[in-house]
Amino acid sequence: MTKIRIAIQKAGRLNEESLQVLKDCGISIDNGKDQLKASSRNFPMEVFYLRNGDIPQYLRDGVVDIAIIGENVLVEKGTDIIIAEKLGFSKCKVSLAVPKSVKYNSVNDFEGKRIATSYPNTVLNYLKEKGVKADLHIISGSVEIAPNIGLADAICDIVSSGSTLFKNNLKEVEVMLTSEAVLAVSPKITVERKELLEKLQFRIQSVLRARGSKYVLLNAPNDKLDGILKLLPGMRSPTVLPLADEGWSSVHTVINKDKFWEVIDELKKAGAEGILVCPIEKMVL
Ligand SMILES: Nc1ncnc2c1ncn2[C@@H]1O[C@H](COP(=O)(O)OP(=O)(O)OP(=O)(O)O)[C@@H](O)[C@H]1O
Ligand SMILES: O=P(O)(O)OC[C@H]1O[C@H](OP(=O)(O)OP(=O)(O)O)[C@H](O)[C@@H]1O
Ligand SMILES: [Mg+2]
Repeated sequence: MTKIRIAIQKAGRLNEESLQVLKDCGISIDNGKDQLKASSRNFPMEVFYLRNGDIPQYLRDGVVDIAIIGENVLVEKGTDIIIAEKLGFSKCKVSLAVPKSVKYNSVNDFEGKRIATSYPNTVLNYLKEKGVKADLHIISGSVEIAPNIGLADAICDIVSSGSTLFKNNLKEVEVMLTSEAVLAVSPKITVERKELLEKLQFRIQSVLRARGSKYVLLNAPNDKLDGILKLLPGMRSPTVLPLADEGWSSVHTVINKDKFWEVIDELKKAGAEGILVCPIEKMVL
């Protein structure tokens, strides 16, 4: 039987949430301790646990068909690789930063400067576009310490909350790109495996859609129903059912997670009562 081969980060920031996405897609993986390869019991899939930074090469060579990887790593090492889905976790930026004490004017300030980074291609392409030449000092981790120990004038690294920059007396001055975890596809994927990819993508989309939405139930006095319904979106339109108590209705709908608190406040003002909010497990359109 043909199986789709997926690369997942072995250990690190992407590992847990990548496995959670597969789990939410109903895919069970038989994981032995320290296993580098595992199979699914209920989906034709083999999982390879690899270093994030090595994954673009494996995709390019067709050793794996798909992967969950940081978009920033593809920008750095895998420009020929296709992104099938953005997965909405591990959101971060790749930025240039300088010591807080430095007066920063523009990207031209990097001319002739030494920049420490683990993302040389990203920095070089960014600076080339701006017509700036700098010297790179390539290191594989703890990049933010470089200016403090005299190794570099500036750094380029991942920024999320900004606390690592802050702790090292640095300030972000240029955001080169924004990134999140993505489902990436090998340019060598076969037609048969592409069919499996489509099945997986269908499941992932249902899972992501559900993660972004809440199911809301509320009670409304009938004389206020019109005003309440105007506030509500829904997959098609809200469901309205009569309550046993005459003059009242129960309203069911789906609300975008990000708009949720705003809408709830308005619903209360419009006369809604007994509002229940429930998570949605899957959402198929
Ligand atoms: N602080 C952060 N906040 C959010 N996402 C991050 C953060 N740091 C890294 N990421 C994202 O998670 C990915 C994996 O980061 P992690 O530090 O676990 O591994 P790595 O050192 O880049 O890779 P490798 O698996 O090769 O050791 C990064 O490529 C990036 O996309
Ligand atoms: O803006 P922040 O929220 O502080 O996050 C940014 C930091 O997170 C990552 O390091 P990580 O913790 O993954 O360590 P690593 O260098 O060992 O990969 C990244 O390399 C930055 O140093
Ligand atoms: Mg890291």
